[in-house]
Amino acid sequence: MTGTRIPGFYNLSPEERLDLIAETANLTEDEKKVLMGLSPLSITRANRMVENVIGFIPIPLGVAANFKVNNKETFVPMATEEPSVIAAASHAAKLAYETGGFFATTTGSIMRGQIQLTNIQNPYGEMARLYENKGRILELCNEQDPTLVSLGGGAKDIEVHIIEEGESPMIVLHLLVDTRDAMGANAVNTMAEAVAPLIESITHGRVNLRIISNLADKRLVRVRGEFKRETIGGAKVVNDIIEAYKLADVDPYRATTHNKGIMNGISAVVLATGNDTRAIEAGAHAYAARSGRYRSLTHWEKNHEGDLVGTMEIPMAVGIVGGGTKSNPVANLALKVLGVKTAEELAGIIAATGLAQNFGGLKALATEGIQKGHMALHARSLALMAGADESNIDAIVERAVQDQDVRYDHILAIINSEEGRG
Ligand SMILES: CC(C)(COP(=O)([O-])OP(=O)([O-])OC[C@H]1O[C@@H](n2cnc3c(N)ncnc32)[C@H](O)[C@@H]1OP(=O)([O-])[O-])[C@@H](O)C(=O)NCCC(=O)NCCSC(=O)C[C@@](C)(O)CC(=O)[O-]
Ligand SMILES: NC(=O)C1=CN([C@@H]2O[C@H](COP(=O)(O)OP(=O)(O)OC[C@H]3O[C@@H](n4cnc5c(N)ncnc54)[C@H](OP(=O)(O)O)[C@@H]3O)[C@@H](O)[C@H]2O)C=CC1
Repeated sequence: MTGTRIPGFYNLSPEERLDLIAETANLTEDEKKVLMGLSPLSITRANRMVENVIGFIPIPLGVAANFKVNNKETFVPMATEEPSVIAAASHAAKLAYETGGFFATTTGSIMRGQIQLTNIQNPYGEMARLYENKGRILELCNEQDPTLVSLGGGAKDIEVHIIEEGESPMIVLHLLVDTRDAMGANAVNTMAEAVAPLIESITHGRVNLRIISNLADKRLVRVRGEFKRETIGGAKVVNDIIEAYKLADVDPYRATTHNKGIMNGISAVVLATGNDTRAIEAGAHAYAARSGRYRSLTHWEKNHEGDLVGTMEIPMAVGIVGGGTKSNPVANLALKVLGVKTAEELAGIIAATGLAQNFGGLKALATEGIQKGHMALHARSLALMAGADESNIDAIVERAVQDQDVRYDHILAIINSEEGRG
């Protein structure tokens, strides 16, 4: 397999890049056509995926280079409309590559299904009854999904939460379900709905909601990446990145932007692999606020050698089966490019991309500022918006960057000038 550390990968043409990825991931000519949009998702298939279909909104699919996660080199497919995101991830991965890349561990694939019980008189007595009947509850849940059980997954345990805030007490029964390589919402919701009548018969309560929780705190991924002081610009850069992180850890205004930067990477891989971006985003932000204050999802520290160490712990409920992962042919191919065999492996790569993205943003902020790198790449979008085409776009962007004026009206002025008209 070709390594992912390819200097100047971004200077190749899209066709050359695709050839290289195809060779690495053993993609067929037909599969390459799917990625190039020559054999896209059919309207008939799209109409079966969601409702009231009238068309598509294409989002560019790029691959980040230079990634190594748990000693395995991998190109990372990223679907995003935002310029500079894929460049920043590749840049950060290049700098982390020297120290061995990223290292990720996961806590398993347990999801929570919530069953809300109201009309509760004696919550502690009802809680005891539920625990007494745990075996029956789990058995009925597992009857709903023999496939999952045959794969070693299924309902494993229950937790009973008493909620005494408000006018009358409530009970929320949590089903703890191992969803293996699936994100698991359908599997968990099916179990929660099927078991509700049994729960009502065990207690004197009335079941109301039956739904998965997206706060996947039993499905965490932890990732680490280290950056050598001398490769990232010296001790001052290390210190300034740590200072920037400290602000994100105490100030929700900054934490929101900081975490948005992390999600630039995470959501792009989640979308590329046909996973549920909303589920991951809701889980991430709730986890960032778990202490009662919204904080940075990452930590940045200095090690004994004065190098920068980044870590992150985040819920990552993604699948490699189910949802849109298999029904969307591009997502299917993104998974093939990643070469992942389990959802946990995918979770590790996604988290590494989020950590890399955060480093990319922080490094730019702590040094030259975000506009230089980001706006130089954003200039291409602005030029397209202002009416540039393939014949003049490169020259127009170069001129705007040279002028250090990457604004729409300036780019429009270049296009309307003699130079822009060629
Ligand atoms: C853009 C760079 C990477 C330039 O950075 P640079 O130092 O000028 O780049 P370079 O030309 O020296 O190249 C270094 C490496 O970057 C990659 N690279 C370089 N250029 C490209 C390109 N065109 N396409 C693809 N990859 C590119 C590539 O990997 C290359 O090395 P190679 O592998 O070739 O040896 C840097 O300025 C950067 O990372 N900036 C940050 C950009 C960013 O974070 N964008 C996200 C959008 S802003 C945002 O939403 C988040 C934020 C920032 O607000 C979050 C927060 O506040 O925390
Ligand atoms: N709050 C939320 O986040 C909600 C999300 N959703 C949506 O639910 C979808 C995800 O649900 P999910 O349950 O993952 O998807 P699916 O129901 O599509 O797939 C899961 C099923 O795949 C089968 N399967 C085959 N191989 C495996 C394997 N190796 N590991 C695990 N399961 C396997 C299992 O059984 P079997 O073959 O019997 O099906 C399993 O139940 C997403 O589209 C999401 O957007 C829906 C509602 C709410």
